[in-house]
Amino acid sequence: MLIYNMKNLNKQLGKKVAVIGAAGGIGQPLSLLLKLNPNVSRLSLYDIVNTPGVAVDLSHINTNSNVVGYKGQDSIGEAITDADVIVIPAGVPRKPGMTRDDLFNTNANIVQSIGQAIAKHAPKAHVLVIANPVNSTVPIIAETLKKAGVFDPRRIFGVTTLDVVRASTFVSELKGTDAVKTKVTVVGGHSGVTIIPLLSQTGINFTQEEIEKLTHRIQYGGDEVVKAKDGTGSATLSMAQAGARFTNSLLEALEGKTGIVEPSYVYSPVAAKEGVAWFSTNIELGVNGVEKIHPLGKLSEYEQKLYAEAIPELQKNIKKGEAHVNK
Ligand SMILES: NC(=O)C1=CN([C@@H]2O[C@H](COP(=O)(O)OP(=O)(O)OC[C@H]3O[C@@H](n4cnc5c(N)ncnc54)[C@H](O)[C@@H]3O)[C@@H](O)[C@H]2O)C=CC1
Ligand SMILES: O=C([O-])CC(=O)C(=O)O
Repeated sequence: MLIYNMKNLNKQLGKKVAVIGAAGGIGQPLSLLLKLNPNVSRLSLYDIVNTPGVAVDLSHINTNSNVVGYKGQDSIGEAITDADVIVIPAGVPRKPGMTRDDLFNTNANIVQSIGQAIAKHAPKAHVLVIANPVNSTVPIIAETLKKAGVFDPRRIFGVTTLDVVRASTFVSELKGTDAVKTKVTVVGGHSGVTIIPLLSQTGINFTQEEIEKLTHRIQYGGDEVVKAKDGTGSATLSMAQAGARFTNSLLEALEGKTGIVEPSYVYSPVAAKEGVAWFSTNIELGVNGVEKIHPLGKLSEYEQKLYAEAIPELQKNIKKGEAHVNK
């Protein structure tokens, strides 16, 4: 008699990662990087358009994972069933002159419907939200999962990795340091004044003028790309790398590797006294997702001012996301 032990079978099958919005500007290079990642065994690509082509193309790469493409809303359930990790770069990007919040009206509904599908078909998955405005789309996913009774704060992540990727690059360009080794903690949210680089914690000496210029560049790095792309979109390639980095860190942690720290916008006590439930700081990842949330550490006077400026904007963005689901 053949008895299937699903637990062992799943272990043999390895980790399943689903990309929602896989045919898009971020989705395609992100899926490529995940196809190259030995920690991914099953890659499930979902979009409302073009996924079969992307999936067949990637499936010819000789790495040990299988790729399946799913197109159209009827197939999202199958695409995400059994997924360990679901990454969401679905939704419209900015054009010059827009803020991330200007994307809310379109992307809130997209993200909410994806959240409903996750609640139904993959309530135990770890959900990585890339779709903007992250400050609001993450609470939308959370409220949607809460409504369905499957909310686990350890498994929802706003992807803010690109902010630290940029911060490392911009600091190393200015100071001539190794970009790979230059680490900058960035906390808060993922838009304008809510992005708070903690340059005082880098151990590098900056003048006040350098601090102010760098802070502005890190806060508005996304705008540099939007402007350069001149109406054709926002960051896709650097975002794909940042998203692949975060996904890989989480997969390693899920496999039991300890001491893995990445920044992420998560359900957090750090700014709770200000009435801000979602906040990005460095977090330690573990087998259940969020393992430990790092505190802010010591802030300079300038950083305290940035923090004070970020709080009301975060309060507003979070409330807007929650209200969208609970209206
Ligand atoms: N968190 C971050 O640091 C960053 C976030 N973003 C955000 O990522 C999102 C995607 O950006 P791009 O890839 O450049 O946009 P894109 O327009 O190139 O791709 C979006 C993809 O989402 C798909 N899509 C739309 N509705 C969908 C649905 N209901 N279900 C599944 N797929 C759906 C589209 O068909 C398209 O293929 C934007 O909201 C953008 O603002 C972009 C860069 C950095
Ligand atoms: O700027 C945008 O709209 C896309 C984004 O979030 C980023 O590049 O950080």
